Amino acid sequence: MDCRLSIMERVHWIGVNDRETTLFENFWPLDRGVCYNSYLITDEKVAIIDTVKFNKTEQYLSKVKEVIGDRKVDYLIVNHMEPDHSGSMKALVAAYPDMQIVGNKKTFDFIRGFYDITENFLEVAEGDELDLGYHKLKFFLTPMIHWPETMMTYDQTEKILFSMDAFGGFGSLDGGLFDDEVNVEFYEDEIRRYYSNIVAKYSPIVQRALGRLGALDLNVIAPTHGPIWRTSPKTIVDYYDKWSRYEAEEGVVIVYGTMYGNTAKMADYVARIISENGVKNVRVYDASKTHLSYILSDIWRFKGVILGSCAYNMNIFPAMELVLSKLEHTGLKNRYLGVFGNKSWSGGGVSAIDAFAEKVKWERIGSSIEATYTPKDEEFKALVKLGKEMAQRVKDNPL
Ligand SMILES: Cc1cc2nc3c(=O)[nH]c(=O)nc-3n(C[C@H](O)[C@H](O)[C@H](O)COP(=O)(O)O)c2cc1C
Repeated sequence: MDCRLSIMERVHWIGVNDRETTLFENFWPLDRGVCYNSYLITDEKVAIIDTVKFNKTEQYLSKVKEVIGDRKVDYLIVNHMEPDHSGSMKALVAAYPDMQIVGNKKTFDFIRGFYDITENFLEVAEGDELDLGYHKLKFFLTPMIHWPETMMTYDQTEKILFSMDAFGGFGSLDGGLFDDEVNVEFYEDEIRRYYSNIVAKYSPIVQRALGRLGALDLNVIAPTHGPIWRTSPKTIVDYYDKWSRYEAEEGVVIVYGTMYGNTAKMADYVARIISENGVKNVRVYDASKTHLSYILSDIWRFKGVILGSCAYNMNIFPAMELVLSKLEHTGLKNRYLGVFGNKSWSGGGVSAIDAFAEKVKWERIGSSIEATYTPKDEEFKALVKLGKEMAQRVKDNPL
């Protein structure tokens, strides 16, 4: 969208869509694009909140100009310094050299370090206010959601929370900008994928921040990615609350690593048993094929997880190693875990998943099942037991 869009009379969306970048942070797939939201308030003073990635600077500057004409920008408020939001800062400073840059103590280290900008800093601390005329802004420091300098800006006049990456998601804004203009179900998937891929590790900090922000009267939540929540800000707060408490729905995700299909055969077999036992949400993923991004998102969604691997040079299969290391890193809790795999001599895959289980302390369902060469009756019987027990547990304990 290149059109000018107002959120309210003096508050404008000057964000951009990016459908060219294939991988977010050069790792997470952007099959459905992404948007970088930036906001402009035209009051007695003109303020911009966050900028956009460097690949969109030209389009971005022309949007600013389109809204303010010959006026100057008085303040650039920097909620977050990740380059997808600060990448046009240098160009904005060049266009508006007298503009003051508003951030907290930590923000300025990043600005100096990334962009060699050293002046016109206006430092704010927790609870400080900035008067634009009609709009009275207040700052909340939210370090480690998900960088050290992250903060949020609350417009006390219109009750808008400019929340930077918190409450954001993948997906470009395809015409609709607001929650009431889009199919929220589509964005729920993209927001959960973003949460599980980018924010998840900081879930305890998200919980603390939600506690503090809970006291605010909110008409609008305006994040730096994804839709703007003006009709039901509670929806996005509830998503973040649920995910940061590790709550999950009834369902089972089965992820496996295989070279020659024996482990895959076990995965399909246990999936069928779970399905026969009444669980409708069963997702089976080959870790070599489906990007970790989508696997994480589903594991964040569903209560049951079954992990399988063949042995590979006395270790786990590499694609599964990545799944385990990222899961451990995010600190996800409260899942049921089943383990299976395949070997021909020493093993290595199943024992690596067992070691992972010890660390994450998810509740184990049954014992690990490891076939040799190909799965035989004994392993199929054990998979029936695992499938039945897993189905029962996830049905007994939804959300
Ligand atoms: C490159 C390679 C390395 C392997 N390393 C081991 C190993 O260290 N220990 C073991 O017991 N089996 C090892 N195997 C054998 C496989 O794990 C075994 O054949 C298993 O059944 C393969 O399962 P899959 O059909 O799901 O790929 C290796 C196989 C290959 C091709």
